[in-house]
Amino acid sequence: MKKHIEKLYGIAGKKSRRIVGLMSGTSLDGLDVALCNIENSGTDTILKMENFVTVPYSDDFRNEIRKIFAKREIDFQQLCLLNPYIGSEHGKIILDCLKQWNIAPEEIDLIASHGQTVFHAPKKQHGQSLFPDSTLQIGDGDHIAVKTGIITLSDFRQKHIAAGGEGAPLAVYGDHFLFSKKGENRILLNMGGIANFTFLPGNQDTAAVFTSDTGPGNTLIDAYTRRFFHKPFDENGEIAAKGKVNAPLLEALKLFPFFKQPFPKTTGPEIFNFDYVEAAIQKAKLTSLSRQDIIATLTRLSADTITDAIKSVMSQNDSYTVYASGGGAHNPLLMQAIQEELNAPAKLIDELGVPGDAKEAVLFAVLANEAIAGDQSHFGEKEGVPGISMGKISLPA
Ligand SMILES: Nc1ncnc2c1ncn2[C@@H]1O[C@H](COP(=O)(O)OP(=O)(O)OP(=O)(O)O)[C@@H](O)[C@H]1O
Ligand SMILES: CC(=O)N[C@H]1[C@@H]2OC[C@@H](O2)[C@@H](O)[C@@H]1O[C@H](C)C(=O)O
Repeated sequence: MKKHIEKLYGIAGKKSRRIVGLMSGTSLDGLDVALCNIENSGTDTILKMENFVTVPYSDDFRNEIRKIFAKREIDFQQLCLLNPYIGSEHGKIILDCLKQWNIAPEEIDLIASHGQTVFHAPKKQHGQSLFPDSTLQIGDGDHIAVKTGIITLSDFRQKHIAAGGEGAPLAVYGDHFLFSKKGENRILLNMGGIANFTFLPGNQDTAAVFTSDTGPGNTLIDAYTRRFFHKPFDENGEIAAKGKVNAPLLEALKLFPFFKQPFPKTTGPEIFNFDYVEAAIQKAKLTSLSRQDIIATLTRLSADTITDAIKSVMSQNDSYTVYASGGGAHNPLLMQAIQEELNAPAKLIDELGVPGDAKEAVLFAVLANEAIAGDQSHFGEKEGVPGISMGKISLPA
């Protein structure tokens, strides 16, 4: 509709935009909502985060998603129902947040909605030559736009695949725009359900910017803690601290082909789930291992595979600083193991002005800002970072 296109054009030309970034990740803990004020674009981006909250999902909501989440066989109707349902629930959550913050929806320029990933199948994982890399996020943007009356960008990952990526990690773009620093090699490490990192070279050569998933962050620890300790996660690594790392189990867990594939690569809970751990336990004939030892070993698996990934792309002589974000940054055992193994300072991204729990939601706001007000960016020919805009536009009427 012409009036919305004109409005969008006006938003593109503004000095700064108020964008609500939304992220609901693989941990299914809740919806991260970050209200951002973003000036300029690309490497000139100036971000002010005005507000942030994680709105926890109810058990019922989470259970509805779990019925299909990362499963190869599902009730197709459930998938169909969830697509508008998640969109409209996310829309409601935004309206509630704005109300609490005393902000009228008319004061917001854009919503940037990641949606809920329900299945991720990169070609290296599905192995079927006929089909491309593939990923599916639901919670349709039209429902958010109509419910809130705010122009909404969503479904960011398909363009990445169309342009030769695996649909993830997308954090790399915002990481580069917001956190590149001349003179300091930076590793931005996000430990959510799945862990990933961005390398930002201190010489600011965009062709050297690099990103990849590394494997499990918290997803396996969560799955085991849920099943055997009836808690959503191992708070502050307290269960793991009571156990001992079991070397044969650690070895069996590392045998999975994903860890042998070259970087960059991506993955998800389709692979890294409870059954994966059970299979390794059976294989290593360790069925009497204590549950604390298992969680200690899973924590070490995350730390080891993260540090192996970082070491494999950094030259031995390079010095760098790690800036951690995501829920795993709250786990002292993970943080300590990473710092010791890398022999590099491991700080929190909060030191760079963005709270670690808010970072991914902020980065989707930055991606929306780029799509509407940015210029083409270039990251060289390296796999995984095509120079494209992302996000589909939903108009409110
Ligand atoms: N205090 C804490 N101690 C240990 N772990 C924690 C703590 N707080 C959060 N976590 C972990 O962080 C997880 C949530 O992290 P986060 O919200 O970054 O993941 P996500 O965004 O859903 O995942 P992804 O980035 O893979 O999409 C929790 O499930 C839990 O495992
Ligand atoms: C398909 C998908 O949703 N992947 C997520 C997931 O969670 C972490 C890791 O795996 C990362 O690749 C990605 O999310 C972040 C936000 C990204 O794209 O950078």
